[in-house]
Amino acid sequence: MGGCMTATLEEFFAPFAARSPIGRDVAALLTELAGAAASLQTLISSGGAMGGASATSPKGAANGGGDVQKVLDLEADRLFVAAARAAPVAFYGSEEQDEAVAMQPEGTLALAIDPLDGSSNIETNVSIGTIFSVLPVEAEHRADPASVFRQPGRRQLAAGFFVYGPQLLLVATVGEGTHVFGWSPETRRFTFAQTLRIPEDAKEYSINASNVRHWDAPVRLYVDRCLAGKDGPRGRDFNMRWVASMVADAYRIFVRGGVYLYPGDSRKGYAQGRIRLLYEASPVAFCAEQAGGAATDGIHPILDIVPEGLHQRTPVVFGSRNEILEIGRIMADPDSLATESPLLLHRPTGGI
Ligand SMILES: O=P(O)(O)OC[C@H]1O[C@](O)(COP(=O)(O)O)[C@@H](O)[C@@H]1O
Ligand SMILES: [Mg+2]
Ligand SMILES: [Mg+2]
Repeated sequence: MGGCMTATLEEFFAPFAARSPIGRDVAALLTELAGAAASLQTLISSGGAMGGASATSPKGAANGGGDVQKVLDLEADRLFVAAARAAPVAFYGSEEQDEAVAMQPEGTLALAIDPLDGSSNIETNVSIGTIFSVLPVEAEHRADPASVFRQPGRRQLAAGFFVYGPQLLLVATVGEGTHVFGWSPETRRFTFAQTLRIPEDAKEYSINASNVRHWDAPVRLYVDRCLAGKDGPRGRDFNMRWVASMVADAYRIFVRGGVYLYPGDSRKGYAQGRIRLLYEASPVAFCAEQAGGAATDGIHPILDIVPEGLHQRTPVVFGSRNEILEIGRIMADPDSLATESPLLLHRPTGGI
C-alpha cells in the first residue's frame, strides 16, 4: 500500500486494488463512498444541517432501529445508495431502510451503512459522520440474500467512517492497518494523512453517564474505579468525554487513546445497548483492531459475533487495548473487585 504523504485515496489503495479482482472492487467502492461523503460535507458546510435538514422527516418515520428519521438522515442515505449503485455492490443494508436492498446482480460486495451517525447532533454544529462495513458476497448468499448480513465482522473486506467535522476525514481499513485521509476542498481529493496506532493505555473514558441509574453493577463498578482517580484502585486520574456521535468519540480515542462504552442497560429496549452491530460496532471494531486496539461486547470480540438481523444491537466497548482487558476482567468477575470500589461501597444498593 502506498504510504506517501501526498498519495490520494486512489493512489494509496492502488497496490491493494491491483492484487486481486475483489481488491479492485473494494477500492472502487471506497472511491464512490468518498465521493458521496464529499457531497454530504458540501451540503452540511453550506448550512444543510441547519433548519430544514435537522427537522424530522415529513413522513415522521422511524427507522429499522426505532429512531425518528431526520431529513439529513434520508438525504445521506440517498447519496450513499447512489454511491453503492455506481460500485459492484450486490446488497445494500442501511440503518435508514427496514430491509436490505438488492442492487447489481453480479456485484461481489455487500455494504452495511449508517449513513448519518450522530443524528441527535445535526442541528448543533457538532461533528457527525457516516460508518460503513464491506462484506463479501459468495454464491450461497445469492440464493439467500438475507444471509449475506449474517456474516461475522471478522469477514469484513473493508470498513471505516467519515467524520464531518472541522475537517472532513476518512478513517479506513482493508485489513492492512487503519489509515486516515483528509479531504481538501481546494483539490477536491482525499489524501493520506496518517496510519493510526491507538495508545495501549487510556486516560479518558466515554459513556453517557446520565444512564447511571440503569447500568448493571459491573458497569457502575468500572466507572466508579475510574472516578476514584489516583487515590483509587486504578492509581491514576481519568478524564471523561461524550460527544454522542460515535464517529467523533472513536476518532478522538483512535488518536489519543481512551475507551468508549455503550453497555446494555435496564431501559426498555436497551438490554443490548443502543449501538447497531452491523453498521456501527463491527466497522469501528475492525478499524480499532487494525490500529492495535480492541473492541468487545464486554467479554467477546465484536468481530466474532454472528449477526442475526440487519438492525441488531450489541453492547460495545472499544479503544485502548489494556482498558478493554480491564473491562473484560470486571465483566467476567465483578465480585472479585467490588470491595475495592470506595464509591460503590457507599452507594445504596440499586441507587445512584
Ligand atoms: O444519545 P445517546 O444514548 O447518548 O447515544 C449516543 C450514541 O448513539 C449514536 O448516535 C447512534 O447513532 P445514530 O445517530 O446513527 O442513531 C452514536 O453515534 C452515539 O454514540
Ligand atoms: Mg449511528
Ligand atoms: Mg444514523
